[in-house]
Amino acid sequence: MRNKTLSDCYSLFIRSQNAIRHGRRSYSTPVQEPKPYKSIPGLSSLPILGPMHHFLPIIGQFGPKANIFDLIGTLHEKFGPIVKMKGVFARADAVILFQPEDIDQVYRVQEANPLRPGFQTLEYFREVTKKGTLDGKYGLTTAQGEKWRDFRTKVNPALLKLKLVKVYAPPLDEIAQDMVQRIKSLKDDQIYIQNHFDLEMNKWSLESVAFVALGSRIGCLDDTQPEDHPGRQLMQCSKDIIENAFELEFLPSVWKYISTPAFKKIMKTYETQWDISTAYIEKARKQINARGHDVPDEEKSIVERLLAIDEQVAILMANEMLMAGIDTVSFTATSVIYNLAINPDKQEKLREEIRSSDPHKRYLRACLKEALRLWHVVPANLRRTDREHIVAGYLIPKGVDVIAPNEFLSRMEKYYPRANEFIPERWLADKSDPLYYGNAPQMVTLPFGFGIRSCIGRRIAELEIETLMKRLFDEFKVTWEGPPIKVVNKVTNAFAKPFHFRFESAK
Ligand code: HEM
Repeated sequence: MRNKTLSDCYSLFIRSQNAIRHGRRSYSTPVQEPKPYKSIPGLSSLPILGPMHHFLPIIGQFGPKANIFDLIGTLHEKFGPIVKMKGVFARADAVILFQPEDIDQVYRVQEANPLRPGFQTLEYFREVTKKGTLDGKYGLTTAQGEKWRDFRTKVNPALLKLKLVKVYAPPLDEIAQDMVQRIKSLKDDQIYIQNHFDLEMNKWSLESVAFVALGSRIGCLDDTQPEDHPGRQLMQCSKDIIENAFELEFLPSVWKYISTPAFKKIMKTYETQWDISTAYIEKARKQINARGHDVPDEEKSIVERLLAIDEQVAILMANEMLMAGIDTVSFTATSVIYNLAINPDKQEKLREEIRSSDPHKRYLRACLKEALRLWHVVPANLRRTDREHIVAGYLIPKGVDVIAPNEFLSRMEKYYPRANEFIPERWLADKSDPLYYGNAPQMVTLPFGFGIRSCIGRRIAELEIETLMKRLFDEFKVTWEGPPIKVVNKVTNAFAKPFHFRFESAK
């Protein structure tokens, strides 16, 4: 006998409930079956192209969309609370859910085994190119199921169970001060700032996350380093990964069959990043061994804790942090600066708090939360179904990417009054205030993802950003002198040039 599917069980359940309600034991009552998967509204699909033709200029019904936010909004308007997109080039189908309770239903049930496909090229690099060197370990972003759970269980204590502030506040503050000095020396060259502010922010975020991941300063904020210095090479790696990953991971690509130039480039980049991480981790190991292990536990760094598991885990985790902790942090920090630049009253309020003796910088934390609500770095979260689900009356089979369009939902007036305004106060308001953030369901705003597979670097990111903001707004009055900033989608959200920031002394 074939195994019962979820829809069979659901039908039986409905029948039995109806029978009980009507005092009968028979299963003959007509039941409301879930609607079939194929009837979920959405875009029609062509062989190979999938639904892409809808976004072609002139002939497509939607035309090219500037960013994912606009695309999601258009789909919601046309199709309603559940929308299907056929997969392109053997990629999985996607279903977008617009009701927080529907997202909750899928994401919570999947929690035992949260599947989130990562970069397929990185998976290839780790599983094929590095086969034999990794001893069955696959990292966090690329692994699924047992392999993911095993790795995450190993590294969670090293990253999450330490007094981050005690170990990292002083070095991150030193990096923030260097960054402020750098802005001081560059700020009068308006053309440079307009065209390179994103690059400068990336240098700061790489320098910060590298200190955590590799255990050393790597000199990204120092222009005197030669071209082949590891800091500059890692900077280049991060840029090359973003540029090539979009083409290889999100657009139809034939790299699985033919080794394309973009594929060769990304493999070389992963190799360079791997070699540099290995060299730094080796250096850290020698330094720790020379110092000896007899130090209080709360003084041990993340690298030391990871090395205590084993060296491969430390290298893999360093790679993960270098992949996931640069653009995400620089984008969010830029968002905080921009939102405060266009809201001078809120910037003044923050400056007062920064300069006050109150150690709890609650307004600063609220500014960060509000910036993250307005622009999620990752505009949507994703889980691939590992079983059938019945959602919004439809059957969703196994192997479908269920998308939670969190950035779009976080800008809906029904969840956040004055949703498009930057109002940090909503994160401090009490329950009686209509602005109170808690009026929005939990699944609406998820900038760091959900549950046991959520961002492992969250606290590191928050500490890095808050440390920079304290130094920056103490030093400068920041204004924005130009049209509103624009968000474009690369692998994650990114800001488009030019950057019309002006930095004046606030002292
Ligand atoms: C503001 C900055 C950041 C944002 C908004 C962010 C956001 C996210 C999101 C949305 C996810 C997916 C979570 C899910 O599927 O539920 C994620 C995963 C991840 N993030 Fe971050 N992230 C940030 C910074 C960082 C940093 C600094 C690091 C490293 C130090 C990092 C490392 C990771 C890793 C390794 C994962 C994969 C976790 C897993 O699959 O178990 N992130 N992040």
